[in-house]
Amino acid sequence: MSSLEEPLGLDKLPSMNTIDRIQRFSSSACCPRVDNLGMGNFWIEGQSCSTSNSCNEDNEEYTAETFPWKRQTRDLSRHNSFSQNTLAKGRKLMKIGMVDDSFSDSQNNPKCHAKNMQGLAYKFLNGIPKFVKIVEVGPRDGLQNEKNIVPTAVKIELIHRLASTGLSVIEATSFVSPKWVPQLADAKDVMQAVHNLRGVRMPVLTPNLKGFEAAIASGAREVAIFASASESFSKSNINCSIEESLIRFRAVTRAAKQVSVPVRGYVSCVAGCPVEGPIPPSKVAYVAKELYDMGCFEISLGDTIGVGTPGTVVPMLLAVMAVVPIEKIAVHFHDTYGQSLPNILVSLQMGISTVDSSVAGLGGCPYAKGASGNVATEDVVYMLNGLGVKTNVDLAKLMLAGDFISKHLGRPSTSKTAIALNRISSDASKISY
Ligand SMILES: CC(C)(COP(=O)([O-])OP(=O)([O-])OC[C@H]1O[C@@H](n2cnc3c(N)ncnc32)[C@H](O)[C@@H]1OP(=O)([O-])[O-])[C@@H](O)C(=O)NCCC(=O)NCCSC(=O)C[C@@](C)(O)CC(=O)[O-]
Repeated sequence: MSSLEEPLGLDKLPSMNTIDRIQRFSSSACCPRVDNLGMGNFWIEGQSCSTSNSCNEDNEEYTAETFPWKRQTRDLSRHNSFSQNTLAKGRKLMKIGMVDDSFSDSQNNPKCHAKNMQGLAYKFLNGIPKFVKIVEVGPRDGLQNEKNIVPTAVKIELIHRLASTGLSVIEATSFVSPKWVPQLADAKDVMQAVHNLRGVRMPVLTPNLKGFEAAIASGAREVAIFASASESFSKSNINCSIEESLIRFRAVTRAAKQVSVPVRGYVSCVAGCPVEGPIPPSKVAYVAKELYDMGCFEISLGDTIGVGTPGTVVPMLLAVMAVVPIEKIAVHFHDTYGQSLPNILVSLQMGISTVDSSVAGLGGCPYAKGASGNVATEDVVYMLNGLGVKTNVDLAKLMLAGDFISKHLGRPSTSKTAIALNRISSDASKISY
């Protein structure tokens, strides 16, 4: 990664104004209320807690109160995951005035405030896993909604380019009915061309036994089944009720077990449905548990139309985490309302360590009107780099893959990171630091 591609690190404490803002946010977060005004406004009912930020509160209290579900922890005091490069850059930016460093100068009791700051940093970042597995869904979810048929050779080249970035999972295509999704009618050719790529797992979507058998015959070694938490969406997407779909998926998981093929399970419409509106978290949890119980090794929770906010995503995740182990849960956000990154951040804070995303923000579901692209993989990697979370994904190579497919589709990437870094790189010689 070149220095231009690095996000600003967290090696310095933020300014006092920032602390005030965080403390205010923290206080209200500790006094949750039920306020279900719609898909974007749902607060969790729970106990109110102290808003005090006294020096006597220690980090353990913060953790126990705020993240009772947390599995993995990281010791922020060691700064062990922020690269030296990022730290150095942060210091430089401080010097040239891009970061306000007035905090330490303006405090009467610097020791006390430093401890508060550590506590706050711990509170917000401690639950975040050290490593996040990114499941790249661009070649499947990203392309399935494209009106113009993308040539098979371009799909294959895209998968090769994505594989060169270090991504360990790339969803390659779907073995669905070509009448339903004409864009992926070449699933067999794509799979035959890429199934031998080394070091990358390449799951494919299989809605039924017919799809499963075709996938295995083409060389697939991992498949995904996709149920919905919304009855209406299940009908429009796979032409059957939720219960009927679970019967079909049980047949697929049984067949997969016989040939030792791992099966991933999707639940779509986890935050809302284009027809039914808000979906109760209990419904999502029910479908997730069914998929888990039938043998899915991972359950990906899809906000298919991108209506979720952290206010709706947190209660939904809590409901699923009550029935599926957290390490088996993945999140899959579409960015229709620009909520993907905040939703991913709260998911990470809750301990989730698998995130689906799509290069260049490609995507949308043909059977979910108004659904926009998935969260862009470039934006997810940039955020995770900034948080010091490892992904093993090379952002520069990822951007090249994004440029490749965007050029082919004849429109710019929707990744904010790709847009910003491409602009900066093209003007790099004018930047002095
Ligand atoms: C499920 C079906 C097949 C039911 O479709 P159907 O029409 O009810 O199926 P059928 O059993 O009546 O068969 C009709 C025809 O389809 C054929 N057929 C049957 N199965 C297959 C197959 N696997 N592959 C190829 N062909 C198939 C079958 O052989 C027959 O052919 P005909 O005799 O008419 O020539 C159809 O509705 C379908 O393919 N749906 C898939 C739609 C889709 O891919 N949607 C996008 C998925 S994205 C999503 O779900 C959300 C997610 C996962 O991304 C997460 C998120 O974003 O939140």
